[in-house]
Amino acid sequence: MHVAIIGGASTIGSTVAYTLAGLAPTVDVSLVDINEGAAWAHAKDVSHASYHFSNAPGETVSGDDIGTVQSATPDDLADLDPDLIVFNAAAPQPEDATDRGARDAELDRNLSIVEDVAEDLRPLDPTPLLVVTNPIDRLVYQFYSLLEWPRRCFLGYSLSETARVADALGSELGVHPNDVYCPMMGEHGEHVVPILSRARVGGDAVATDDLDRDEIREYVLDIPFDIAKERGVDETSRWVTSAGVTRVIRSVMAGSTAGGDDPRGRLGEPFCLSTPLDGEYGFEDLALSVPVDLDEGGVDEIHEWDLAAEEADELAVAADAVRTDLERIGAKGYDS
Ligand SMILES: NC(=O)C1=CN([C@@H]2O[C@H](COP(=O)(O)OP(=O)(O)OC[C@H]3O[C@@H](n4cnc5c(N)ncnc54)[C@H](O)[C@@H]3O)[C@@H](O)[C@H]2O)C=CC1
Ligand SMILES: O=C([O-])CC(=O)C(=O)O
Repeated sequence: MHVAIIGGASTIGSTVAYTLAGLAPTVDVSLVDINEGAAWAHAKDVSHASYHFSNAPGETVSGDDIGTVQSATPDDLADLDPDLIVFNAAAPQPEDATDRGARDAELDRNLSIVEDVAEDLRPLDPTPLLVVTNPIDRLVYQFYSLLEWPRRCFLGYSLSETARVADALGSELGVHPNDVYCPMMGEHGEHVVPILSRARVGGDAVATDDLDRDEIREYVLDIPFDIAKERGVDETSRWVTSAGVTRVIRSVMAGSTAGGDDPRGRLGEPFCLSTPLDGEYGFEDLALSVPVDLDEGGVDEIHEWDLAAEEADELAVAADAVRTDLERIGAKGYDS
């Protein structure tokens, strides 16, 4: 598989490349960035890191099976012919962008980059595109509108919330967070919707009556910004994000390989990504995080779960928030 990371010299993009070199060493990676020097430097450094990954005790992938790590410019995209694209390019963040409004504030700054990159991508055949740049739900829909590829190509990365809610629930329930499953639907932002009705520990349903839904959501919403306040805006949640993006890429690979690993991973449950909706959950002309299965074309299936009443209500509020912004920017289908 060949993954092109647009914004590959970024904090997140370069960390995704490093994580892939360790956990998915057969993947070829192209770091595509307007900052050619930084993309080249990250590609060299990560390819040297790959030497140690592949020669550590227990490793079996060697020689020609090891993926390449190279740098490229946006003009090279058509020739690269990637199997999957990660979009991580962004305008620089102001130094004080460490509060919960920071994702929304990126919309106007990043729209023109999306337009430029959509032009760069236009010559390509439809390819799965995983949008990491904020605010993901609006930008996923904007890419979908501009490129007019099948909607199954469009994915928005919101999986860090699943690790954060597992942290909160694990503490609450006295279990290891890595054994907790709690899907997170809705917006990647203020209107995230914890689906506590489907929470599981080790495969067993969780009794949720005693859980404080608002407190859990507040933790999930605050923690990335508590981290950014300590580390600075240049160091967003790079570790969880790169691990989650790598998990999505590995799920696409597994879902594309007959008889291969379970694309849902150890817990065997679907996870949620943002994707354009066309009637699912009663919404259309917008993107929200919903439970998906993945294959080489992107979304293989969107699961339509029966939600608890408060979860369905919160999802409608999330849809309203995204719709309001799409109207404001005059996205396709919202032209006045
Ligand atoms: N969805 C999620 O869970 C997360 C999303 N993010 C978002 O990811 C985005 C990137 O964050 P960082 O990695 O900190 O960014 P960064 O500021 O480190 O890097 C942005 C990169 O984009 C490049 N770039 C700008 N315009 C470009 C273009 N037209 N073509 C190619 N490259 C271009 C720049 O040269 C730079 O290397 C932000 O929007 C951030 O909010 C960050 C963490 C988690
Ligand atoms: O807002 C940010 O900088 C990072 C982000 O989306 C996350 O970590 O969930």
